[in-house]
Amino acid sequence: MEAMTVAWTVAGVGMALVYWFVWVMGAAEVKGKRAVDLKMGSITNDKVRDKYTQYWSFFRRPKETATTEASAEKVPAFVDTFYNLVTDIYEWGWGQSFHFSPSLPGRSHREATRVHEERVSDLLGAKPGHRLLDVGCGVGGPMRAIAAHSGSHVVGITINEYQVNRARTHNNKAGLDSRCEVVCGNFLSMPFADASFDGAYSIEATCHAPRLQDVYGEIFRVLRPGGLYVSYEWVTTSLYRADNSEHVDAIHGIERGDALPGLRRQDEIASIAKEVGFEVLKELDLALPPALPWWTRLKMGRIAYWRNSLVVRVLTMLRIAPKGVSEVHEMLYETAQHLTRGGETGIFTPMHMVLLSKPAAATDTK
Ligand SMILES: C=C(CC[C@@H](C)[C@H]1CC[C@H]2C3=CC[C@H]4[C@H](C)[C@@H](O)CC[C@]4(C)[C@H]3CC[C@]12C)C(C)C
Ligand SMILES: C[S@@+](CC[C@H](N)C(=O)[O-])C[C@H]1O[C@@H](n2cnc3c(N)ncnc32)[C@H](O)[C@@H]1O
Repeated sequence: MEAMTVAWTVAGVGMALVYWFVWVMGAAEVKGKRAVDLKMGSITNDKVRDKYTQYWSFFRRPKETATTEASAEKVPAFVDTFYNLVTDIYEWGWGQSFHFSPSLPGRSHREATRVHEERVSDLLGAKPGHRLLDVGCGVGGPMRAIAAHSGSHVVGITINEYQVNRARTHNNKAGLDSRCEVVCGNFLSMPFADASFDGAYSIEATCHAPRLQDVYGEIFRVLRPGGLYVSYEWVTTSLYRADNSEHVDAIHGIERGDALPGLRRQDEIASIAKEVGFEVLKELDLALPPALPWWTRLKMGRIAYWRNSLVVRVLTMLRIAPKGVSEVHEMLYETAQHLTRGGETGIFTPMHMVLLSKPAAATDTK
């Protein structure tokens, strides 16, 4: 009898612990994604580890992936693999907007994120009747914020099919599916007609392009003359020193853990924009003071990372999450350290903002 009581107590405590790990500790940053729902995009469970290994070795020397034509061509496919591996972890641990934003005193991360997104909408002068393009839309956090804030119609494009499905589900839940469309495609060769958008924006997405000219050229083509384009670019700043090994390590870590074929320099962005025909109306690093640090959100998450890593391990042991998820989670943890270092030293910014205009037809050089 006593043995039975002990056994039932142990079983009960065990069940409670599993429940606590999975449903309480593993709860989503933003309701909607739980640790038990961690999938690896469209990769089947048995292929996760292999895909991760292939991804990790492809981006071993990130800069080289952009400079040789053969590997530059493979970048979009590896970026797709990357987003299969990380999309659910991002949603679970960060929310539906896959970008940074300056911290705002006394305001939550969610509010700061929203303000950063609405700024794009305001810079574009977006309004009802406008058709906007979201270049590299992720699961659509910014798209929904901008459609709701401006009343405009937004079409998003992402290379990752799994994100398309997630974004459509979220659009539907938010009651915005009549004004938010999502298309699966490559932003280096977009399935849209010339001059078919009134405005365009990209939030922390064009950094995945091996050559910025290619994606900017495509955006220029699909914008109507007189249309505006806003981009938040990931770049190294003038504080970066190629002869400082700490700087080199941090930037290499950012590139490898974020599927980037080599970060560009801040001073390259405007000249590339001009090269494809844009006029540069504004250029500003939104991370500079008086803005508060964007990386504090990463730093404050130390305990959460430890908790998440435990949850991921337990779920893998219980075979609820596929093998390989722990490795991907570990990679993201390391990447977060590099990003924090990049922010603290000021050698890197994820929010170099450019506001560009496609000249009116008469002066159009393209
Ligand atoms: C623009 C890009 C992505 C930027 C960020 C949204 C992501 C960069 C690093 C990510 C994360 C790092 C640590 C993860 C943590 C270990 C995990 O427990 C929960 C999720 C993280 C916080 C995750 C969330 C998204 C990032 C901050 C790139 C790809 C161009
Ligand atoms: C870091 S996420 C940012 C997503 C979104 N802008 C946001 O802020 O939530 C980068 C996005 O760019 C997309 N992307 C990267 N390379 C792409 C390509 N060649 N074509 C289309 N989308 C691409 C990814 O699929 C992903 O959706």
